[in-house]
Amino acid sequence: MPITPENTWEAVSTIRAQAPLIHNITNYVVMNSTANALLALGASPVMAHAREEVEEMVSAASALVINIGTLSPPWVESMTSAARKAAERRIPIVLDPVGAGATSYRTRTVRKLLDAVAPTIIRGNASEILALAAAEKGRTKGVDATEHSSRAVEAARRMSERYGSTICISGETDFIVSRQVLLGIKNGHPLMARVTGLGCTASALCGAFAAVNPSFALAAAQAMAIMGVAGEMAAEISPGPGSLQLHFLDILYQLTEEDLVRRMRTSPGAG
Ligand SMILES: Nc1ncnc2c1ncn2[C@@H]1O[C@H](COP(=O)(O)OP(=O)(O)O)[C@@H](O)[C@H]1O
Ligand SMILES: Cc1ncsc1CCOP(=O)(O)O
Ligand SMILES: [Mg+2]
Repeated sequence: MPITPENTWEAVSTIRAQAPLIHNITNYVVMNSTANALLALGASPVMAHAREEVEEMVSAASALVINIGTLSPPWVESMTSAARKAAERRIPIVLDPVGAGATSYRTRTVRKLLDAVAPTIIRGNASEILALAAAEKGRTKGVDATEHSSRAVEAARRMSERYGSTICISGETDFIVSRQVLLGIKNGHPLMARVTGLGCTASALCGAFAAVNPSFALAAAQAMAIMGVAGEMAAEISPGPGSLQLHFLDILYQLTEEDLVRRMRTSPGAG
């Protein structure tokens, strides 16, 4: 089904009505901001990473979001257990490979996670996706992209073939890549890249949309469209990154179908 403002709004309304529980195993930097974004959207976040509880927590959730931003071996163990349990229970899994390509530990860990359990959606920036697909040696600068998102589309296509996942490459244009779908989303604003954690927020929102929409490529596209529309509306009234962060949450909370109809810019293909 192609993405439209109407089906995107329907998904937002379902999230607001059902408040799906989204289990996040995420990094210290963004725990607060991603929990707030999920709440503003209408979902119900929980952050839980202890090995002792992740299987129980994910079993109660409607989606699992795994984010390796501040990884260490005990966390990776928890991520693997939670992902295995989610797969067994057919709960959608979103993976954010933060900083893949910046260090060999990050790249290696994500590859191991991918081999243990294929995620439903992988959302990263172009450098992270290129590093994972082994198309190029890592050019990730810490957690930031050094490549345009369009450069990672072929790599994403290969990853999607290999793991059966939907791949979302964020950037100036967001690309949604699966075996059947290639879609570009041209919303958003450059100021978004100056706020830490908005990529992680995008991954968390992918979890919320996947929780209510079993068409996962469409769910990822809807999540990225909402990110872009809320981000550009926030940027229009923000003199800098600090107020963008605040306005982003308020606009996500106040978003209307009208906003989507007026602003969503999506196009099939890589153009
Ligand atoms: N130059 C840009 N123009 C428009 N939107 C952008 C731009 N850069 C990033 N974004 C948006 O910011 C959010 C985070 O993306 P990105 O910065 O690529 O993630 P990450 O923080 O993981 O590197 C996404 O919603 C993306 O669409
Ligand atoms: C700065 C930083 N360092 C480790 S995790 C993290 C947050 C990255 O968040 P995002 O990729 O969404 O900007
Ligand atoms: Mg990121």
